[in-house]
Amino acid sequence: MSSGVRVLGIEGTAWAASAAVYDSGLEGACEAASGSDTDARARPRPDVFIETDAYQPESGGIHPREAAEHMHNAVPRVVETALAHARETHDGPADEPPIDAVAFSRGPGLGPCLRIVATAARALSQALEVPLVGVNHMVAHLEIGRHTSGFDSPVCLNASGANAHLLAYRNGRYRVLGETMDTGVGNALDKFTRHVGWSHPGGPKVEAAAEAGEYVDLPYVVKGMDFSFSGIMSAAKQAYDGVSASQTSGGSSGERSEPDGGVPVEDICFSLQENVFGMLTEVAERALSLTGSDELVLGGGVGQNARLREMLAEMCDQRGAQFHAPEPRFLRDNAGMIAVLGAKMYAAGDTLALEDSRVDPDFRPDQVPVTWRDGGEVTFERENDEIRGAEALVTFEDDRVIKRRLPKRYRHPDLDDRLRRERTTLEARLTSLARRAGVPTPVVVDVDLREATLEFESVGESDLRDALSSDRVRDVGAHLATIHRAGFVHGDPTTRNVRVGARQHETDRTYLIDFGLGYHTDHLEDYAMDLHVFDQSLVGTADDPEPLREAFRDGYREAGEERVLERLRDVEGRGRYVSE
Ligand SMILES: C[C@@H](O)[C@H](NC(=O)OP(=O)(O)OC[C@H]1O[C@@H](n2cnc3c(N)ncnc32)[C@H](O)[C@@H]1O)C(=O)O
Ligand SMILES: [Fe+2]
Repeated sequence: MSSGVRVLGIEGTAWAASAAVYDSGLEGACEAASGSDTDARARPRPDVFIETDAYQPESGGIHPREAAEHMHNAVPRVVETALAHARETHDGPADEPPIDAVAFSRGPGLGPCLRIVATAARALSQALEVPLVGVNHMVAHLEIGRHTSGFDSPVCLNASGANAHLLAYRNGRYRVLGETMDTGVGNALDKFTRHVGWSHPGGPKVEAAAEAGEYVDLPYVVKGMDFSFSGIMSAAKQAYDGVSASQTSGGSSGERSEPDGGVPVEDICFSLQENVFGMLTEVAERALSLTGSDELVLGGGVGQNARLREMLAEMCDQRGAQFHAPEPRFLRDNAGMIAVLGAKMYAAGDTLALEDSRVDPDFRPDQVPVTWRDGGEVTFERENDEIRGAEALVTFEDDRVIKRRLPKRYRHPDLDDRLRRERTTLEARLTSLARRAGVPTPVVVDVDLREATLEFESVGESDLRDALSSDRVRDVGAHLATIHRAGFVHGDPTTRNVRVGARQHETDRTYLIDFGLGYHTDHLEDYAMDLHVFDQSLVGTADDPEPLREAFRDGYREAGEERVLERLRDVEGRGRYVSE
């Protein structure tokens, strides 16, 4: 009956001791079973059998030693169950192994847990004399969504316990377009629930409590396509504790707290969901806009949250993109995703020799050479920015440019109002500050905060992207140095966000526009990121970028600090973002 590839997968990076069997020959049966009615779609796909034994800490979060002990006991059991299933459903000759390969999660995860899983996988592969496949757990979280959606070239949002990032495939790798600057999204929620005294895992409890909550203000931090949870999490804890001005040394976070304690926990849970998932949805939209992709898939345990899925679906709907989230058993940690990706890797000949099968607790998704797919790349081109832009609608009237930040249906209305107002204010302010510091920018003619609308004088004759020259690029370097010295960054300096031309001036000028993602900062890293974004945009636009990149650095050096350029070299060494 089955003529496909059969792979047994083993997962055990942190809490889920899990084994699965994937049979690619049953995929047809699976489509027939899924039909078009929702009931049938809710049924699990018959091509993947999963057996999982979850580790449940008695108190606190995941203890690495206890987790390893759990793996030690549970992995052999779940593997045995999966193997029994493989034998029962095997219809080949009796002397043939019931599977074609053994796949295991090699990382990232807790070292002791990973080693137990790897040992079990090696033993099984030797006993059955079938190849071993080493799978990156994070890539598995996103490939399962591509597999179940059938999308060709989606942007992928991983929302798991220990991670949170956006990835897209290009040039043989999954590129990290944006990620958390501190903890993973699930861990952030779990830390809050620990503080409140709830048992692990906290994510589902936040979701349940949020049902009875109302919105209260909490921090919201998105920087380009990166985001951070530490500020919002400490604010949430303080709100819960009812920390008031008198209890902290001069702090003022107690304005909402009530006399008998803090803000009701339901309200905090509700607002945590609104802000944290709003941040993830916003960066996902930005990634769609940057890549020109109109497909989004979700992965990771936090993806089980209905509010997160609702926001992502709403955002995609509003911009005409397609959204897919796999069924919950494929979102939380599970060996099904390891078996499915394992099968693709096996079919591509991507197997491991025993001596190369060491685990890697810090295995990054962008380290994985993608052997199992070709074509279907995203372009990283900003096509139709005006129409499909992530944030604002831009229209032109005579010598005026009107920019309106549109309401986002996926966001809570209070948060939406606040963000549109804050960003409009900041863009107007930074545009003017840059001007005062000596950088050509458009004059801000009008600010309408209620409508989140800015009116600018139109500047330049064309985008720098269509009129690149060394002199102009050198100017941009000097302009960025000037605003950094003034204590802020542009946030999104691409060749599309620079206008060039003489216009009413006698000499050629280079204007910076679109300060919507800018912010005040004195961090070297932020300045270096600004340079990196522009540098990458040169690489993406110019036929011969090297002389331009040189000129850009020269321009920055003349007006700015050498140590920012040094930090830029560090950033480049990390090899993330859109670099080749
Ligand atoms: C490296 C690996 O071990 C790690 N896996 C992991 O963290 O398990 P995962 O199953 O992907 O995600 C678990 C997280 O998902 C959260 N979670 C589960 N159900 C949730 C829900 N309904 N709402 C919000 N969070 C939820 C849990 O609180 C927990 O933090 C990872 O992928 O980062
Ligand atoms: Fe995970």
